Amino acid sequence: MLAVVPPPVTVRVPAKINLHLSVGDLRADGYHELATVFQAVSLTDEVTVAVAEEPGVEVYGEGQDSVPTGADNLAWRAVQTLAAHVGRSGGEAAVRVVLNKGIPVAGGMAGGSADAAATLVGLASLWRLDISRDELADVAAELGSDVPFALYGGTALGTGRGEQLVPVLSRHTFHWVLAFDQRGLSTPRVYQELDRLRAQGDPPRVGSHDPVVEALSSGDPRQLALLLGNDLQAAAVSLRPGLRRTLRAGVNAGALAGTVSGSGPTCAFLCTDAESALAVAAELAGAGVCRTVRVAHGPVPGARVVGGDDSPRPAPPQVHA
Ligand SMILES: C[C@@](CO)(OP(=O)(O)O)[C@H](O)COP(=O)(O)OP(=O)(O)OC[C@H]1O[C@@H](n2ccc(N)nc2=O)[C@H](O)[C@@H]1O
Ligand SMILES: Nc1ncnc2c1ncn2[C@@H]1O[C@H](COP(=O)(O)OP(=O)(O)O)[C@@H](O)[C@H]1O
Repeated sequence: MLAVVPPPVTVRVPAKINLHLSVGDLRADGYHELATVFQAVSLTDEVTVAVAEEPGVEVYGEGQDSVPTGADNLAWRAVQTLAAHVGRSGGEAAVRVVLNKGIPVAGGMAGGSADAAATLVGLASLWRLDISRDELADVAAELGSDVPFALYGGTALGTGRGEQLVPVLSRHTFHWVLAFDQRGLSTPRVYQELDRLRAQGDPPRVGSHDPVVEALSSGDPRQLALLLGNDLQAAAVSLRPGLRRTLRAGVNAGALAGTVSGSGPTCAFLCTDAESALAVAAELAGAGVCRTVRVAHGPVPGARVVGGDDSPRPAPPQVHA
């Protein structure tokens, strides 16, 4: 009897911006204790998974030449980790993963993590797994600190190393302009630079995330703009001093405020509305301070099958009071 080969599954997955990122102490396991407010935005990658005789990864789009296609690709690691988790091996786990990237590589927007999350969602559908999103989130956390958030999307508070999530109420849409830099920055390198700066002196730290959570529920971009903050920004700017000019140029172009996203070097500028974001993007594109600009809005949902069930995502597990 001929086996029926399931059709390929395509998953769309968002980038994230860290609206607020407070970095605590370096832990014994090499990670820093974090409290961060993530927002998923409408800048996406598309990931297609298909049963294939020649397993592997193909990469197209943004930064395609700087993404590994072998065992180091996070999407490939997601295939291996999920296959082991559900006990599939050999031909049963043979898939091809095609990445169409819109998220800048090593840009502080968690593109690799997004691809890993999308691969988990795609395989759950391709392999018809009876697996909840919370169980997928446990597998996701093994792959990287930012991977669980890409599954859920929306706006969430991340603690621990960033993988423990609680949803944050944010009913309003915020409008962003994103400035991509010429080259990426390595996340571990930026954390190391922060440790170095802290050993030398005491760079200012962002305060509590509580006011950010309040501003998100009020929906007022002017209130939120005053509160954007990132402890990694000083380290990213120390490694890439040109970012200072980019951050200034966005505000000069009419943004309410700008911040380095995560470990950078992408700068995210909050704007009053969609029209203002387009105007800021046009002016920033001509300022000669970045490789390219995009407009985006958030929050948007996490990884979901294209053309699939549109039902709302379950909320992340409640791990904090
Ligand atoms: C900085 C952030 C902010 O959201 O995002 P990006 O800028 O990378 O997108 C994250 O903390 C990045 O998360 P992610 O990129 O998943 O990192 P991981 O693969 O888990 O870790 C890569 C390395 O970053 C450092 N790391 C990561 C997370 C953390 N809480 N403390 C750390 O010190 C460690 O050196 C670790 O070995
Ligand atoms: N699917 C992937 N997409 C992008 N980068 C990947 C992927 N898999 C592995 N990588 C590696 O991970 C590094 C970090 O990538 P990325 O997740 O885009 O950035 P960031 O951690 O700054 O958000 C890249 O420099 C690349 O070498």
